Amino acid sequence: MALKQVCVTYLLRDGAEGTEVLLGRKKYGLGAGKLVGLGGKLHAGEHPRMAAVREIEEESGVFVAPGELRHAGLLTYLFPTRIEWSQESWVYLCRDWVGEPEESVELIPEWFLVDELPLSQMWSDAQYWLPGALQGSFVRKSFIFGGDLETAVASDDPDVGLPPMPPAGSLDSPS
Ligand SMILES: COc1nc(N)nc2c1ncn2[C@H]1C[C@H](O)[C@@H](COP(=O)(O)OP(=O)(O)OP(=O)(O)O)O1
Repeated sequence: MALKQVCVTYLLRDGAEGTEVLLGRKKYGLGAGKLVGLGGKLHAGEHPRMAAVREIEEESGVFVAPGELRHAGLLTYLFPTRIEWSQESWVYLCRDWVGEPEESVELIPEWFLVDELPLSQMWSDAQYWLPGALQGSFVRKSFIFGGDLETAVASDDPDVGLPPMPPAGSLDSPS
């Protein structure tokens, strides 16, 4: 099964108390109420980097040149109880843009210190990779979400402390 492709970008800036990251409170749809990075689904045939440029503008009103995006990771999310939610997420970081982030139809933007991420208000996988990614480590991990469609319950990376992924193929729908 080809996974749905999505992108997410974290804008970073230097604040008085340290590096800050822009998150947005999702106003509706999947993940409503959560704090998320700027992003969304790739359009058909769209390069993930160009999708990130488009989503940043749609969700925050700021303009980013494609070359200012640093590819920081690729994440796989599997939802065995809601297969259509499964997705592959291209992660970018950006330190240079034009404009001031503003509230959009989808998100209410807010800056947070990278050292004080509001992880309890984010998708549950964030705790396992986002702090490292924001510090500059490239992240390539897979997560399985449980029946609550909220909680990451397994990962292919033993270092995150979750149970291992089941064997390849065992999550496929019966034919
Ligand atoms: C840690 O961050 C995230 N973890 C997980 N597991 N999923 C995330 C995270 N941040 C965003 N997401 C998901 C949620 C959605 O599947 C997509 C984004 O969806 P959205 O509906 O905002 O996508 P758009 O393309 O903007 O939607 P429309 O095309 O319907 O406007 O990423």
